[in-house]
Amino acid sequence: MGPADLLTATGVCRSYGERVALRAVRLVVRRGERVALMGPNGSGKSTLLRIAAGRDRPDAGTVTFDGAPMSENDPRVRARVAVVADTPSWYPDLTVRQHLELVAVAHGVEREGIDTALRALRLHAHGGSVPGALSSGQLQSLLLAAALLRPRDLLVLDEPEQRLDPGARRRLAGMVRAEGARGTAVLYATHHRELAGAADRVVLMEDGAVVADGPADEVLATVER
Ligand SMILES: Nc1ncnc2c1ncn2[C@@H]1O[C@H](COP(=O)(O)OP(=O)(O)OP(=O)(O)O)[C@@H](O)[C@H]1O
Repeated sequence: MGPADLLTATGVCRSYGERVALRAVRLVVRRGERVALMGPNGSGKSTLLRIAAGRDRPDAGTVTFDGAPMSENDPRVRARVAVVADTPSWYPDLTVRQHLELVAVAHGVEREGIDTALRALRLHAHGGSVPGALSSGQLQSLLLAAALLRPRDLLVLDEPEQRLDPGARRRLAGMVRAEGARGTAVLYATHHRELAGAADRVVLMEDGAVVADGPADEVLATVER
């Protein structure tokens, strides 16, 4: 492991019963690096992201975050790894702003950041709305706003473009680039080429294995439109 490596996964295997989801996967994410995972449905992207975020354990192989074993029980990991998973959840009786206030208090960040996050995700007119009154795209934006409000060295996103309209998807690509510029590494699964184009590297998965890993433009040139 080099000093620039933030997350390393080596020989990672994971099966669900008879079904093999990951076959000896190797993945390295460096500090401030943006890495997009692409590949067909069922190729193992979500499984790898859960393991990379410490939310699931591999059957074999190792995952380290900043030199120590990756575990969501590690307070250092919880403080420095922000995750937007594909199983969203929220409090039905709290407003958009109250959700972000909870996140700000839990992570000890200034509440001034809440308005910035609301504006960045175009939620400023919905601060007083409860989740039940939001569209599915606005709910996804709330989860992204919560992730962008808190401190982070690594941002893990599972198909963050889900339910977003084209304008919101474009802004999301800009946010991914901005994360890299501020030194936050981003590891994200996407089916969207435009969003994958915001990465430094694209890792292509097929049937639980990494079949390509290289500069985004080079790997994307091999991917069917
Ligand atoms: N909880 C689970 N129980 C059983 N099998 C699972 C479970 N989660 C994933 N799998 C299987 O593991 C394999 C990899 O799934 P995974 O969700 O990681 O793929 P993916 O690349 O994220 O797919 P998608 O693009 O559809 O989100 C698939 O064959 C899937 O059916």
